[in-house]
Amino acid sequence: MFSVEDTEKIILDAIQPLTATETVTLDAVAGRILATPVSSELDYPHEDNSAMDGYAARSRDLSQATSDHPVTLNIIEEIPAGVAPSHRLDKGQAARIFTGGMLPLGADTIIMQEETEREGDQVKVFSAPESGQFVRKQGSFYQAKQCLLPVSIPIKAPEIAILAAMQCREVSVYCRPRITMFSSGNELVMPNETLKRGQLVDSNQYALKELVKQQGGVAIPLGIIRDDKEALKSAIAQAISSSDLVISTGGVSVGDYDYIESILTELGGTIKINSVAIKPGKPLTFATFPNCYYFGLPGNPVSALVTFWRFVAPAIKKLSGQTSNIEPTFVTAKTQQALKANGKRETYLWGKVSAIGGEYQFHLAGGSHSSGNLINLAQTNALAVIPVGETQISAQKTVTVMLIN
Ligand SMILES: Nc1nc2c(c(=O)[nH]1)N[C@H]1C(S)=C(S)[C@@H](COP(=O)(O)OP(=O)(O)OC[C@H]3O[C@@H](n4cnc5c(N)ncnc54)[C@H](O)[C@@H]3O)O[C@H]1N2
Ligand code: MOO
Ligand SMILES: [Mg+2]
Repeated sequence: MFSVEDTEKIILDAIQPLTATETVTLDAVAGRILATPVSSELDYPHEDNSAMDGYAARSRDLSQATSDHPVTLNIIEEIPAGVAPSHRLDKGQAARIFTGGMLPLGADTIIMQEETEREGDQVKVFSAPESGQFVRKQGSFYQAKQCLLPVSIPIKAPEIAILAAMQCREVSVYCRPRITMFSSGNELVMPNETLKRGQLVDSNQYALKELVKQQGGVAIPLGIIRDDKEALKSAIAQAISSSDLVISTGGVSVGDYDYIESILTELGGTIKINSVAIKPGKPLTFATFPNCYYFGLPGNPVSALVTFWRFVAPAIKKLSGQTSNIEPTFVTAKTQQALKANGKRETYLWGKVSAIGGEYQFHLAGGSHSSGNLINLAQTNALAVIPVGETQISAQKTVTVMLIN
């Protein structure tokens, strides 16, 4: 049995990022991973412009301005945002300007409207501004041709705004990994089927489809496969030949119908992991094929989710070409309830973490923490981690907490 730490390392060491790339437009770039660094031909700001509504002026004309002895300037034009100025400021002149308006030649400072008094075509200024005050200088935020966005980062709303602002209308991204998933089990039915005695609805596949999409993978759900070795074998053979990664749930423990590991071996896979000191999730199975990776997650609904969050999500990130922020995020929190574990496996207990008064607090979900109980997972956002060797963390003590969404 491998420790959680060793398991994470074995999995991440085995995963080689996909190298295929494609070009996508701005509208389709959300959630994708950049395959080449992006730069722009534009400076940002594109020109010197004003950060305030007020007046553009020459600071040297105003060096003697005080509240008792204001300096009066002649207004020669008005410059709203989007309109290029048509005059150069000479001695004693100002231009009415609005936020985002381009600085006229000759101007080197902006005086806020609130600090002036307007009289017809003139404006009184009551203090001496510094040169450069409220001026957003051309290229001061970004200089053309420098690296704008580095390779291997996920594109989210801020990056989309940056690409749009800098007219990078098409970018090269890594192709999304194709991730096939299925549930194994004779007891499983679809949510719309009438339940016979002893049957259970396949909930795992619904959760996994969503989680795979959240990680940027293309989810290819195969549905439910019976615990029939030949049926399973042909489904798995087909899945590994047509996807980058396969995720199944169920059939990885020691029961008579738990066929996954033997099938993976028969199909030529290398079993890297088949047992982990984690609760829930002990029989997690991970295998590699020449062009595909395989995660056999335990069938219990919480075990499937916990092992996905802990091991599969980082693997998908690495496979997708991401190079940083791959591992889950852990924070230290004060637990509001006592947490119990058996001390033998690293134990993950689900609940809710919130930031209160400058510290994280962890609230354990009420009800059973059985790996068969998915009901009290609702509205949770964190897993408290109790290390091997510890059987209890008292209320108000600190605990490491893994964020799950
Ligand atoms: N003798 C032992 N028995 C078990 C051990 C063990 O070490 N020795 N390990 C237990 C642990 S821990 C886990 S976790 C489970 C893992 O079981 P499998 O991965 O083999 O999964 P199944 O046997 O197929 O099912 C287990 C459980 O989960 C339900 N299930 C399965 N698939 C789904 C699904 N798609 N949606 C919802 N629920 C599902 C299934 O009905 C079973 O109740 O093994 C323990 N046993
Ligand atoms: O390790 Mo299992 O996932 O507890 O039921
Ligand atoms: Mg089983």
